[in-house]
Amino acid sequence: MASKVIKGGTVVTADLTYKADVKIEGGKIVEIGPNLSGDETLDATGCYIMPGGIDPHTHLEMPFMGTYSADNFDSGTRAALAGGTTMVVDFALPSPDQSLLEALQMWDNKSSMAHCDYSFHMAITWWGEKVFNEMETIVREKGINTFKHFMAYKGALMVQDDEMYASFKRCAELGAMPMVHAENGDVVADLSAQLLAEGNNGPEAHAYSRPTQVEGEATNRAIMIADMAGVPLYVVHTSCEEAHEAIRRARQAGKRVFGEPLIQHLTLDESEYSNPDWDHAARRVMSPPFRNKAHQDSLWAGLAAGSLQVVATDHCAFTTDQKRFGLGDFTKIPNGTGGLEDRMPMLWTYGVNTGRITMNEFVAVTSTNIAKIMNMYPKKGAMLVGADADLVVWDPEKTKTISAASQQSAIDYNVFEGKTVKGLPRFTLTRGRVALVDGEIKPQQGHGEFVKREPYPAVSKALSTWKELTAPRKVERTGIPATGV
Ligand SMILES: NC(=O)NCCC(=O)O
Ligand SMILES: [Zn+2]
Ligand SMILES: [Zn+2]
Repeated sequence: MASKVIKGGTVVTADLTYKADVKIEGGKIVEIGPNLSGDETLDATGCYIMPGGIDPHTHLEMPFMGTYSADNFDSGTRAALAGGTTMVVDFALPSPDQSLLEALQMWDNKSSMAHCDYSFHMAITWWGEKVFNEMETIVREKGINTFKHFMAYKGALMVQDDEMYASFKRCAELGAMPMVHAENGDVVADLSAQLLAEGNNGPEAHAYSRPTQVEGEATNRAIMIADMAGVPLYVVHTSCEEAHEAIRRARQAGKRVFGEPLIQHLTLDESEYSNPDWDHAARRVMSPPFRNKAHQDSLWAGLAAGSLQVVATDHCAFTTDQKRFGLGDFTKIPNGTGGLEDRMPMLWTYGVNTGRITMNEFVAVTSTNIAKIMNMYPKKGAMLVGADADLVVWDPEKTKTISAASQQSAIDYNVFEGKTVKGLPRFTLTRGRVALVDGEIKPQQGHGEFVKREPYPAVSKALSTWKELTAPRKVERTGIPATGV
């Protein structure tokens, strides 16, 4: 079997930085140390050798708001590799009343084009006995251990509290973890109707309809419901201090809650919606919307402090033509933005280069923490012998100006257009295969494999043990007063 050695670089992991070569054979890391040799050499002089990025939140070719997100598993995973991301976790989304297994089959079909490895979360978009039963098959046979619940998108994907509680309890039984899109969908629907009635129909009204309180309230509600059900909880796209505060408070109280800021919320702010160009503002419509600088500071602080653990993209890209479905009515603008190609360079530029986070924290929040939280460590997210050789050789001196003209994504713009990044991949390797050399992508459709993720034995056991210990118990009394006369 032919081997490769990445030579002359500095290994950077979530907790260590040291000079070493990395040898790869059969798609795995087989040796890490000084003076290694192999059949092929990749020069990492001046570079950092890191676990490849994992994006835990993408929507590729997703049916949503009357259309499909424009990037599929071909363009989406090419974009990932171009930016140093070597794995994506996408959401299988059953339509109302659709079987979970049927939805999964649809996502299996779409993902056969993937250039890098991938896994799925399953969304709970409705509730019933069939869903309850199929969840077991999804976890025990299909290797999916995370279930997403939308608390917003009323009349479409939104689930009610009783459904969420039932589903969370089912997750507890199965050793799975629920995830939430935390926004109060009832309030959003009401505010949207009010704004439209007042003639506020532009893209900026999307942001007005989703103030930070709707996210803070829903985050706190989901945390409390998860605590009552005895499950850990993963909160997607945490965008504001109110939501971060709820997560921080829960973690300080010993609850197993994880928060996921997006690169968009960390680096772009609400002033984008005041742009006089309708297309500019509409292209940035996503939920939750971009916030102000104070909220951005809170998210950055959370990453450094460990109260937020992960940086994702929620990559859900729509073309300008698709965004124009909402001309005259902001509620019809498909929600979502891209970011797969830019997450790692943007986070390095605005996080590591500014001193907001360290290189090791960069690896933690883009890869290792995600692999651990999603229960696929150390196959993924690890610089260890035996781990998959999903690696990025990162050149901290390499720069480029982000432009839609040169991106892999299929859409006609980029929300980071014009931003100059410093820190880019020299090589990206997916299970040992070199998929990017100095900005040039070497695609191989179908190379990507599905990564099975087992239930969470440790966290589930801890939470169910505690639940059992603290369960309400009937008090057995001896001196019961006689009833009646
Ligand atoms: N975030 C967003 O606006 N679109 C993607 C779907 C979701 O995650 O809510
Ligand atoms: Zn969402
Ligand atoms: Zn999403």
